[in-house]
Amino acid sequence: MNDPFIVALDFPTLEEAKTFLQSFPNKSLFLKVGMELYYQEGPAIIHYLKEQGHRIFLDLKLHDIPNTVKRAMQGLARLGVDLVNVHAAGGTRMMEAALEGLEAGTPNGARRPYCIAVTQLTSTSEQMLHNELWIDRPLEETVLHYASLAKKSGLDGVVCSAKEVPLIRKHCGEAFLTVTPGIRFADDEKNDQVRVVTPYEARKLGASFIVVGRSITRAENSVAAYKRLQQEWKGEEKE
Ligand SMILES: O=c1ccn([C@@H]2O[C@H](COP(=O)(O)O)[C@@H](O)[C@H]2O)c(=O)[nH]1
Repeated sequence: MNDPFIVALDFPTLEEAKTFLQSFPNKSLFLKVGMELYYQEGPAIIHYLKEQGHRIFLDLKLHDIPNTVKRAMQGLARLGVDLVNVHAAGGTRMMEAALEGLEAGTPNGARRPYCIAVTQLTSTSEQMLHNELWIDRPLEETVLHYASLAKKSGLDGVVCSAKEVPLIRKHCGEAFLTVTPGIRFADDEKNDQVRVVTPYEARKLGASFIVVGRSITRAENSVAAYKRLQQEWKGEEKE
């Protein structure tokens, strides 16, 4: 999983996703299929994208009792996706069950999908954490605690803001994956994201992967936006 860019394919239909992908002919991308597209198109969207040679992060953020998560993950592993996720808030037994399901569902000879846990959504602010969710600890401490639970459960990494990557790397090690949404170019709208960084900052902070949706998919020129992403990652931040 060398390419650090994951494009969030947030479209309502396969047709719209295909139209977007036509801008990237012959390019194998790392694509994130989330709830919007998967709930409309189901496993067929995964089969189609795999046939086109793309790698897939199936971002369904499972969060349920351990047995349900285990059985759901068993099915997702059969789809042959590269990366799946759960909410760390489901607890260590649920995360262990997710891995058990993935191992049981992975076809012989194949690698089981990597499995990561959402710590705190990048749309969550410190204030929301305390006032709405009634979590009294500082946000960064909460993210680190959830990352530690994910590591203890045997998961491969976490979803977090790039802002939290240095702390997670320090405590969970360099090999523990940090997959970071909430990426915006300096001149972009934040929209519903709160804990936001630029691609350049994300690399400096040590993110393993950056997840980029609207800055590319809703750009006037998506190919130019993708190229800008690659340049900024290399350290050529646009003024
Ligand atoms: O904490 C999280 C977890 C997942 N996401 C997902 O990433 C993309 C981000 O899209 P943008 O358009 O770049 O904001 C989206 O699919 C989310 O569901 C996240 O943003 N934060």
